[in-house]
Amino acid sequence: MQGAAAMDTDMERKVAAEKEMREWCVALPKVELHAHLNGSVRNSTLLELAKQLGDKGVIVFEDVKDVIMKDGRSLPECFKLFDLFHILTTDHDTVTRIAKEVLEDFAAENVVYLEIRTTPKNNEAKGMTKRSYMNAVIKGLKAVDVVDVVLFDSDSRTNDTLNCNPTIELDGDTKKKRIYVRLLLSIDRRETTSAALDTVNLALEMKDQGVIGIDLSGNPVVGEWETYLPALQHAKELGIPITIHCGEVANRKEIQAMLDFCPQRLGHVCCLNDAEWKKLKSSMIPVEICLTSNVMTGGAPSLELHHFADLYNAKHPLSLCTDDCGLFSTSLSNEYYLVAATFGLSKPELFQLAQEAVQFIFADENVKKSLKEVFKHAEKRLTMLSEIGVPN
Ligand SMILES: CC(C)=CCNc1ncnc2c1ncn2[C@@H]1O[C@H](COP(=O)(O)O)[C@@H](O)[C@H]1O
Ligand SMILES: [Zn+2]
Repeated sequence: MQGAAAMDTDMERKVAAEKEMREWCVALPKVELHAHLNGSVRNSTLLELAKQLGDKGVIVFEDVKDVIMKDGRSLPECFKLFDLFHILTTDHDTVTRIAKEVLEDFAAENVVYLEIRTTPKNNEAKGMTKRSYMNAVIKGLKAVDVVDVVLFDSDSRTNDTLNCNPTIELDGDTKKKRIYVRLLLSIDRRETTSAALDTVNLALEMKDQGVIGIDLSGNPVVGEWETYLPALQHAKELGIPITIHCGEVANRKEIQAMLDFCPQRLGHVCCLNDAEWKKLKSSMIPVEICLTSNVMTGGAPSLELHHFADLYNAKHPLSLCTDDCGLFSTSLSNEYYLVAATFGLSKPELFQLAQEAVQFIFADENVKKSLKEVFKHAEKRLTMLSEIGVPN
């Protein structure tokens, strides 16, 4: 009996420790560098949109409901689901709503800098152009009022570091939290060279409206590197920072070409062979790590065997990201928690990991300076919260 009581206490202690760690990960200020807008939609919103389209007879709601609620999907199933998302999100007002909600969700868990990426979409039937799609996204971001949203490099609040708000409120601090947001325009691997070039030119046109970089994404078994290369090269010549989804599948020729291209950041890097791994490490290209996404889509065999550990131990520049927090039912706080629970990182190490991501953002030096202040404030507060003794 005594043994059972001890076990109960052990179990209670474990549950309490997990809860405390999870709360700490939420309180930690975080930088999100790899999040797809339509992959971050709340399930409740998707279901609501599906219901509306079902009522109009555009789709069969019951079929869609099963797909949305299904756990554990293969890579092709995920991309089928994205096609469904695109049917659900084809009008401007819906895009605006989604952008607003996604930003609110990231802000709610103390993301202090967010690079949200999305594929600008043409949809003639709905009167949507890539430009009007992006305008709808920006409208949604600007509509957020629960936090102070800073979207432009020219925003004078960027320099106002004295007023940068701490991200947790321990002592009745009622000031609004602040979040810096920037947009990356994604080139979908299904696109032609000309469509990809349009996206790069749009990024240039919208650079004063929060658009800061280019991403290459989409189904990794579709398309050829040579198709996107002219557009990526054009972006490079224009000085637009680039991040590329790399090595989601073992396409040797493409991985090699991507590493040779030397973008500012790489996402995933799952299926690299020894030589490519060596090349990546010597390149020091920062990597966007998406633990849950990689495990759920088979890019990594398990959390324990995820290549995060290798890169982290090699002190390779990296940042934890969600990829598609709606699709994979995760959050950035959860990704930090998983790193602690799986690889045994301490709170000071998690803090350092979050703080170091500031170096890899695409926004300018002023934003970096402000974010460094945010982390300085947070360090004090988090230390008060749990006496973590964060390293200098
Ligand atoms: C689903 C899956 C295999 C996730 C792994 N990670 C991904 N790999 C490549 N492209 C992606 C991934 N997640 C999202 N995307 C891209 O982002 C789009 C959704 O966001 P948006 O419509 O661009 O706003 C998808 O249609 C796809 O083109
Ligand atoms: Zn991605």
